[in-house]
Amino acid sequence: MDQNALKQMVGQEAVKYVEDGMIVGLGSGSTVQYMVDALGKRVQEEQMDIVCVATSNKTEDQARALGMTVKSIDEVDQIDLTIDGADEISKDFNGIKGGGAAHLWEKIVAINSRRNMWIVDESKMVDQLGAFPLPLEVIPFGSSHVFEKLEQLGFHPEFRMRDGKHVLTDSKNYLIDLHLGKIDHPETLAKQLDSMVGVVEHGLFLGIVDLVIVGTQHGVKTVKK
Ligand SMILES: O=C[C@H](O)[C@H](O)[C@H](O)COP(=O)(O)O
Repeated sequence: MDQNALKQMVGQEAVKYVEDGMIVGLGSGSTVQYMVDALGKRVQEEQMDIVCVATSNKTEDQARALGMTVKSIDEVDQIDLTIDGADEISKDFNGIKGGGAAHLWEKIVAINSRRNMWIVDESKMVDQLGAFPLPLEVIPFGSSHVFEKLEQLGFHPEFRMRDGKHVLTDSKNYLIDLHLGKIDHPETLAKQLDSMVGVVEHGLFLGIVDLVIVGTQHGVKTVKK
């Protein structure tokens, strides 16, 4: 099975956890795209009554196109279950997200969810976080100074660019990826980044996920916290 087949497999597995009447958080990214397709199919076939909260404009557009009801996070009290992808997950259930520039909205939705599930193919499961560049969403104003500070700290920052222009998040901010190689102390790093003025949010998701569904060559593996 190739990576896309694994992503599709976990996407289809994840929607089995969605129950009628739920408020469901929809993550972002290529794995989630398969999940949203599968959820749209279930909602239609089973006439399910669910409300979705999306973590990116792209996911929202997809869900609406499939006929699902989408509300903004500010229109709901709490989300029952959020299903999202991840870029890396370590054995202690910490993760890196934001490879698709959506980690700010994803984190806001995640912390307002009763349960969080991540769906990944097995290549995302790692012993230690950090091989995947850690995304930061930064305010454009003063971002070159934030960049310099990150360089001085030895974090090997790189602005995320496409065709010579800054990649913009859905909140119209810039992205800086930190090429750390490995992250020995995620909690310490998270606190340090949280305290930097101009950094809106980093892609470290610590202690957030409850359940991980991993697509392997031998089928789906479910790992509970
Ligand atoms: O910003 C994007 C999100 O955090 C994604 O969930 C993450 O990058 C994983 O995406 P994919 O399923 O495309 O690998």
